[in-house]
This record gives sequence, C-alpha cells and structure tokens, in this order.
Amino acid sequence: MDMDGVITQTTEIHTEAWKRMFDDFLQNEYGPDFKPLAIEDYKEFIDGISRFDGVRNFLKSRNIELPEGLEDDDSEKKTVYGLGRRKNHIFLKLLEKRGATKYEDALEMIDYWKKKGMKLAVISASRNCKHILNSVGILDLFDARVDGITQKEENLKGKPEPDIFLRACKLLEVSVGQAIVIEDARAGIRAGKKGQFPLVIGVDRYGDGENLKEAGADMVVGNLCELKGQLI
Ligand SMILES: O=P(O)(O)OC[C@H]1O[C@@H](O)[C@H](O)[C@@H](O)[C@@H]1O
Repeated sequence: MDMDGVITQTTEIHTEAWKRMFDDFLQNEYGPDFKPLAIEDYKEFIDGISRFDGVRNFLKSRNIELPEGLEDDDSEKKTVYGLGRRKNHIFLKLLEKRGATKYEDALEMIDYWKKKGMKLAVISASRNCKHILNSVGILDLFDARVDGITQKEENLKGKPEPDIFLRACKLLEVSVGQAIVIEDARAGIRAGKKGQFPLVIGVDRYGDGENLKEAGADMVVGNLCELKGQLI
C-alpha cells in the first residue's frame, strides 16, 4: 500500500509545497506572466515520484534546464537538488503547522486485512514516510516498509519503475503473483503494471479515477472499504 493519499492525508501538503516552490521559482525566472504549476502537472510529473525526479520531470515538461548540483546543496541554489530541498523545507513547515491525519477507511481495512492473515507493506517515494507514519502513530502497523530512504540507500529505481514494490514483496516473502498493489498516483499504478502484479487497485480520492484507469489500474475505488469481502 502506498502512503501519501492512500493511508495518510498528506497529498494536499505535498501539492501545496510543490506549488509554492515552483510558482515562486517560475515567477522569478519569467516574471508576472509565468505559467503556474497546475494540478495536472502535479499528477503527471510529480505525484508518487521521488523528490528529485519530481523536480527533474517538471522542469523537463517546461523545457527548463538546470544543473543537477550536489545532494547537499542548500535551498538557495538554483539546481535540481537546491529546488528539491526548497520544496522539502516548505513541506516540513506545513506539516508541522497542520499535522498529518489518517484516512479512517485505510485504517479500518488494514485492521480487516490483518485479521484475515494478509501481510501488509507500506511503500512510499517519500523520504518523510517514517516521520509521517510515526506522527500519526501507525509506524508499527506494517509487516514491512520500503520508502524514499530505502530507495536511496539500496539504490532502487523510483516509480514508475516497480523496484520499490518488488523489494516489498521480498521483505514480505511473497511472490509478485500473490501480491496486490494499492496506489493513488498514476506513477504508482504504472509501476504496479510494469512489475506484472496481478491486481493493481487505484484509489481515487480526488477525481483522478479515469486517469488511474488509463495508467493501467485494474479497478478503481473511492473508499477502501469497498474492497471488503472482495480480495480474500
Ligand atoms: O520529498 P519527499 O517527502 O521525499 O516525497 C517525495 C514524493 O513522495 C510522494 O509520495 C508524493 O506523492 C510526492 O508529492 C513527493 O514529492
């Protein structure tokens, strides 16, 4: 299961942080007539994708070339890493102010599936995954976690590649053929399909259902409780 937008209500905070960072950057570059980051830009180029790939994807979509810079570039640097850090500063401030909340349907279904004997892994592109799960008190709920930190440490390819999901299967000691992917981001659905998971479920919290289907989702639900009695 993906975290942001499936288990925790953190998509809004990510979206706002990305928009503030990129709109500010674009305005500085192009002046008041700049074309702001739209929700479609977020969904297609950033959602579910690791922080620095998100920067790269969006810049590429606007034909903007910036130097990569260095991983420890500070947020003032006009580099891929600098912009990524800028966004993370804004994100952490917003998170501290508003706090993360859980989706109750996700919690209900996690409990339901666990009682049925299913193994559950939380997967996320986010390097803030552990911090967020901890802040809402559900860090220990899962049998495995593969997140943005794991991705960096183990040099895994990010979504839309399936590496994160495949790593989760290894940790859970299940084969791909026995596993189900639950995702709300187009990139996550694409990763599930690429990894040949037999069932890739899209979670449509914000009216992106058609696009999730187009990305390859086998089914789309608006509320995870719709899955009660369906998978096992
Ligand atoms: O910057 P972080 O916390 O490592 O998160 C990386 C990405 O994590 C994904 O889960 C979000 O959908 C993206 O918006 C975010 O950019």
